[in-house]
Amino acid sequence: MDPNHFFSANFHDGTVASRIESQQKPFPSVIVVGAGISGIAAARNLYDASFKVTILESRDRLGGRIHTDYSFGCPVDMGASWLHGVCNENPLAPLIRGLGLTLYRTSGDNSVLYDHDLESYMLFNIDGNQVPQQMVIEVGDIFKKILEGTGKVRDENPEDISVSQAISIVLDRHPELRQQGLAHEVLQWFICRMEAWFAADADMISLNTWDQEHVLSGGHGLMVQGYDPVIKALAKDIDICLNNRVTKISRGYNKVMVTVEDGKNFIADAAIITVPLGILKANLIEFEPKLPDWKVSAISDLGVGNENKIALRFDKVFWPNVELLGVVAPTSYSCGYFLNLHKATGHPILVYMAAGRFAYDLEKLSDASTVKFVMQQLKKMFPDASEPVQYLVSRWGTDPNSLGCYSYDLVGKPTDVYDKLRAPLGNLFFGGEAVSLDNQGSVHGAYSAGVMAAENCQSYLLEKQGYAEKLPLDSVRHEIIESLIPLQISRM
Ligand SMILES: Cc1cc2nc3c(=O)[nH]c(=O)nc-3n(C[C@H](O)[C@H](O)[C@H](O)COP(=O)(O)OP(=O)(O)OC[C@H]3O[C@@H](n4cnc5c(N)ncnc54)[C@H](O)[C@@H]3O)c2cc1C
Repeated sequence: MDPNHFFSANFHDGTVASRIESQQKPFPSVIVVGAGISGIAAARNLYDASFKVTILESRDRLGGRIHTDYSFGCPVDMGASWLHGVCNENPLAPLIRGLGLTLYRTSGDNSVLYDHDLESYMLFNIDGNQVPQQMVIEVGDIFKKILEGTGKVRDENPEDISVSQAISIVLDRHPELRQQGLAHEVLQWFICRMEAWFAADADMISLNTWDQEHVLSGGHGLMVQGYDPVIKALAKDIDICLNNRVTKISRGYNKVMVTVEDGKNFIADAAIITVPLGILKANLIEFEPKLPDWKVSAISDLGVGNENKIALRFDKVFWPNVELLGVVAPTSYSCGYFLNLHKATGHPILVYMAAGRFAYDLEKLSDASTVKFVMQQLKKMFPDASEPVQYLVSRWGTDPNSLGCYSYDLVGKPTDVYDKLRAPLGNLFFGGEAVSLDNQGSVHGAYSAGVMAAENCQSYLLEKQGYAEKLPLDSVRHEIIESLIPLQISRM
């Protein structure tokens, strides 16, 4: 089945679209700012409902924080690479199934360490000695106990504190949980993995909310062919203007005017803004009238983390056939790990991942120096490691189109921050991962946020034109695809 068939199908069959047509009213027009998955999902939804929709995108490519690079001769995701929640409830499942894309599952349900359950891994210390698996299992159990202890700390304290403060309190209360020597380094590695999930250091992560996310079932699956096919399928036939950096959004009662860098103006009945939270925080877009104080507070009350990937392609595989290779160290900042793409995709590629302050520090180095540093880590594990034949280095933290990798809850975050962030302002609607209802910081969360913004925008505009109903296109489409095609999952 060609899922594009569904996307290109317009519904001129007695529904709202045909009624607008029959009354010879113009179809409402919408400008979407940002061609990441959220903006494209919003535009898709509006396009399928016969709205006039244009996406303005600052980069010269689609996808935003989804960036599948093909320069190695195979797909390598330098932004998002996992589908979090390999299950039918995942809003992206119908599309992934329809496109026949394969998922390589790296964890089952209930993975404490999120995107990887450590079924297939090897850890080494900085002298290159492998950490005994038994020690990793034992320290993993201790880490779970420490996290359970932080739950008690949370129950006792009305004030939110950071996860690292809570860990210190637990270790003071239970000195038997403190680790020494190599075991301490392994504990730091577990903390490093937790920090990677939030893309922020433990002293920045909110104790109140770190485990409150509604994680979908089915574990986490790597997109073996990359995320790019999803973006391409969703973007089919949509009017997208690349290299158009929006600098100003002016709202009137009936129209929105969006100004881009070269001074050109685009006018529509409504706009949906899906730029990353980092861009809003940096005030890179001027709003006329100014955003209300409550919206500005919501923007500043959430955090934006950083994660970078350094992908290395080798001429041959010299490392063991495990999914994850980790380096333990005395602090979580100095720990590191490589994802072995060879296991999932068959290509001789390792991807080093760095998060939080460390990810920002790496961005200060040149690409060559970054790769030199990463190779030093690798050579600690494998002294005979060959030099990479190609490499890629991401810089999400300083990229002026992202200014960070994804949002997370700061310590003391107000409870209504997400409601305020996503609340529309008249004919201006807000999408993007940070406004997702349940799954901020994820691709499926960003997708749903885009669809939600589009649905709200549709309702608003149709109501203004005197139509109460709108088309339930997405659910219809998904039901049809869901019943026909299973998800393709592997763990080699
Ligand atoms: C390194 C990394 C790893 C990740 N790993 C995962 C993962 O494994 N699984 C997962 O689910 N999620 C992951 N994520 C998060 C996921 O990528 C994001 O949540 C999601 O892609 C965000 O989509 P979006 O559409 O909200 O934002 P974006 O994709 O950032 O789209 C916003 C668009 O707005 C554009 N823009 C910015 N400023 C302007 C402007 N002034 N004018 C016009 N356009 C502008 C940007 O160029 C961009 O294209 C990862 C992210 C990163 C960076």
